This record gives sequence, structure tokens and C-alpha cells, in this order.
Amino acid sequence: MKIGIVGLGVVGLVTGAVLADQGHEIVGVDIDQNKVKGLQCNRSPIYEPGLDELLQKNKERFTFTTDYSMLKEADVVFITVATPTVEGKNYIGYVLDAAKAMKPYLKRDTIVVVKSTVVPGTSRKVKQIVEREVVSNPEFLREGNAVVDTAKPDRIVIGSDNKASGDMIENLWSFTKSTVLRTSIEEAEMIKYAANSFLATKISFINEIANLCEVIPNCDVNTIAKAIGLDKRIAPYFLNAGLGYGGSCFPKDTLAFVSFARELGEELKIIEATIKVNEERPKRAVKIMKELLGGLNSKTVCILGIAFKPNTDDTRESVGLKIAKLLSDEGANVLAYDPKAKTSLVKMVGSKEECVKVADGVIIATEWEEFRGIEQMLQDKAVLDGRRVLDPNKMSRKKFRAIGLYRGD
Ligand SMILES: NC(=O)c1ccc[n+]([C@@H]2O[C@H](COP(=O)([O-])OP(=O)(O)OC[C@H]3O[C@@H](n4cnc5c(N)ncnc54)[C@H](O)[C@@H]3O)[C@@H](O)[C@H]2O)c1
Ligand SMILES: O=c1ccn([C@@H]2O[C@H](COP(=O)(O)OP(=O)(O)O[C@H]3O[C@H](CO)[C@@H](O)[C@H](O)[C@H]3O)[C@@H](O)[C@H]2O)c(=O)[nH]1
Repeated sequence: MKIGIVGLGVVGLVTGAVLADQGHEIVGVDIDQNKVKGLQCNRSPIYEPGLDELLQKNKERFTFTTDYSMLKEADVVFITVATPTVEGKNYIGYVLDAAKAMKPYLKRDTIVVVKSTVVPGTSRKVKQIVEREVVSNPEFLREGNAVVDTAKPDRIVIGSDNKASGDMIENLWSFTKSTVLRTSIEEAEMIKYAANSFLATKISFINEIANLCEVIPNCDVNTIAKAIGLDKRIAPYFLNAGLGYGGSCFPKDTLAFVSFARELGEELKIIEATIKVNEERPKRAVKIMKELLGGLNSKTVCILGIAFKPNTDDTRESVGLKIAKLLSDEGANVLAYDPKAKTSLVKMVGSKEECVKVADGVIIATEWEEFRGIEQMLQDKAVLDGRRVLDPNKMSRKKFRAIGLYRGD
């Protein structure tokens, strides 16, 4: 099949690469000329495990351009452009721009698939613009695991008005052998927000339990999470207490969902509380470090991890960066190290050893594998384990704190 992918971020690149690997011919379109030039020279703009290899293997079948007219033979076009939250609301301007730009080149029977995360009603607006069949096929991949999640998702949601168009997209994904749900277009759009909001809520829930564990003798949130997770109705996933959720999706999608609902006269009280709990996490980390160091002014604090999660170089809504900013505001010198992510927002150093050596305090903000087993290196430092990677029994009692672990004696 000939397939167009409009928007070459994580979702567009991975979707294109996985479909190219199935033998389809893919044209990737983006308005970012530098990104397209890099991709044409085999340079991926992101670090995502397995992606480089897949792009390399399928380079004859996945081409890149800024020219929308290259979509003229496409049987299916996926819209995978960014949908940021702007002033609290889901901004669909890029989606509508993409729809307008592609319209003159589409064949009469091209199916346009909205994969970007959009509030209910948006795909129907796309339909009005392109005057073609439109299918909503939201994406559930996780960064750091995107290739595997796309090739083998837990489920595939296909929202369509027209059975034949939905069948065509269902067929396209049949190689995944995943469970398929056929829904209305609006239900498909809504499922994406409900899923992300529920997962974010699980995280804020366990983080509140973690707060309580910190003040109850002999309590460790990890034990509580493990035990409640063994109840099949609760399940063990997404119960890792820590410094809160970051990334390109949960923060923006929860905010957008709340404001979308409010415009319709409904209050999403649980999701509002989820957001509020999450916003407190970086402040709590700074408060703990301040207590450990007896003040922050002129102290040097090392942040280990500025990627919003391990196995990605993405720093969007990174908790590590939020903490760095709050620490600087309190007069601390802040240094950071991350195995993959780069930023100009904080002074970065080349290794964890270099970062720790000069620090009075250390905060582990991302659970990269290389931060495990470093207890010895941290012995004489004030340490906050924000992602529970260290063995508390190997740490000095006085200067060590871990999220969700009682150390108050
Ligand atoms: N990142 C994730 O893990 C993830 C997972 C599931 C769903 N989503 C959703 O998928 C969508 C894309 O996310 P992403 O993280 O891949 O985005 P991204 O910000 O990494 O990339 C989006 C790309 O779209 C391009 N673009 C913007 N306007 C364009 C236009 N008019 N024409 C062509 N290209 C255009 C940008 O230049 C950019 O390269 C969003 O709606 C997001 O919420 C993201
Ligand atoms: O138990 C947990 C699990 C996650 N997190 C944090 O939550 C954030 C998001 O993590 P994760 O969900 O693994 O990564 P994303 O790539 O943001 O993926 C989410 O957002 C995507 C974009 O919508 C969805 O497609 C995915 O299904 C959804 O998991 C990160 O900061 C994690 O540190 C926790 O604090 N505790």
C-alpha cells in the first residue's frame, strides 16, 4: 500500500518505520526542513531504541519530504503532527493546517487517519476540510518502547463512520494480531484521553500513598504497591511512586481534557486532583533536599537524569529540569548528567562521577539503568532517591531519603 505520514515526530517516524517494515511504501512529510534534511541523510532526530535500525533497514521504502504533493498517490494518509496544550487547551491548529495542505493532492478515495491526540470533534473537522473518509486511530505507544508498542500494541482503536474505511485500517494493522476495537470517531478520540488520564491518576494516587509512607514508621510504598498490585483488579503497572509524571503526553493531555470537559459544563474532579498532586512533586523534592542540606543557598546539587523517563532523550515536561529550576531559584548551583538527553537549561556534565564528585547533594530524577548500584559513590553526599533505584540499606541513614520510604527516626 502507499501510505503518507504527516508529522515526523516520535509517532510519525515509528508508525512509518513499522509500516515500511511490513512492505508498504511510505512518504513522510514534515514542515521542519532541518528535520527532513537530516532524515534524508539517514540521521534520526530522536533517540528511540530500535528506530535507527528499522529506518536503515527500510530506507528504500520510507522517504522524507517537505512537499505535500508527494502524497498524491497515497491510499492512506496518517496525521501525526503535534497537538500541544496551549493556554490549557488542546491546540489542533497543526492538524487542521496539515489537512488543508494535503487536500489538493489526495486521491478521491484516500483515507485520512487522525493519529494525533485530539479532543472529540476534531477528526470531524478534518473530514470537513479534506472531504474524504476520515478514521480516528489514536496512538498508545510509550517513548523508549515505541517500536515494540507499535508493532505489538495492547489494543488498536479504530473509530469510523464508514465500515469499509475502518476495515481498511483494521486490515493495515492486522499483522500486529492485537485486539481491535471498532468505535465511533468521537469514542476513539475520547478513549485516548480517558486512557492517559487514568494512567496519570494511578501515578498520582501512589504518590499520595508515598507521602503518607514517609511519615509512618516502618513503611515503604514499594511494599504497599506490590501488595495492592497483586489484586488483579488493580494490576501491578503504573504504581511506581516517584517525583511525578512528565513527558510529552500526560501533563498536556490531562490539562486539555479538564478544560475540554469544563467547556461542556462538566468538572473532571479526579483528574484535576491528579494534576494538582503531580505539580507538587518537584516542590516536595526541593523541600527534602533543603532539609538534608540545611538550606540551599550556595550549595551544589547534582541532578541525575533529565530525560523525562529512561531510554529516551526527550526532556519535554522533565521533572529533573523542573527541580533544577526550583533549586536555582533558591540559590543552589545546579549540575546535571543524563546518559542521552541534552539541554541548555541547566549546566550538563559528561558523566555521573563528574556530577556527583563536586556536589553537596544528589537527586536521582530518572531511573536510568546506570544509576543502579552507585550507592558507594554517593556515601558522603546528601541523597534523594526520587525514583527508588538505590538500596536504602547501603545508604547512610542521616543523609539519605527515598520517595515513599520512612526514614524519620
Ligand atoms: N510522543 C508520544 O509518546 C506520543 C504517544 C501517543 C500519541 N502522541 C500524540 O501524537 C502526536 C504527535 O506526537 P509526537 O510526540 O510524535 O510529536 P512531535 O512534536 O515530536 O512531532 C510532531 C511533528 O509534526 C510536525 N508538524 C507540525 N505541523 C505540521 C504540519 N502542518 N505539517 C507537517 N508536519 C507538521 C513538526 O514539525 C514535528 O516534526 C501528538 O498529538 C501527541 O499527543 C504522542
Ligand atoms: O509507575 C509509573 C509509571 C510512569 N511514571 C512517569 O510517568 C511519565 C510517563 O511515563 P510513560 O507512560 O511510560 O511514558 P510516555 O511515553 O509519556 O507514554 C504515555 O503517554 C503516551 C502519549 O500519549 C501514551 O501513548 C502512552 O500510552 C502513555 O504511557 C514518566 O515521567 C514516568 O516517569 C511514574 O512516575 N510512575
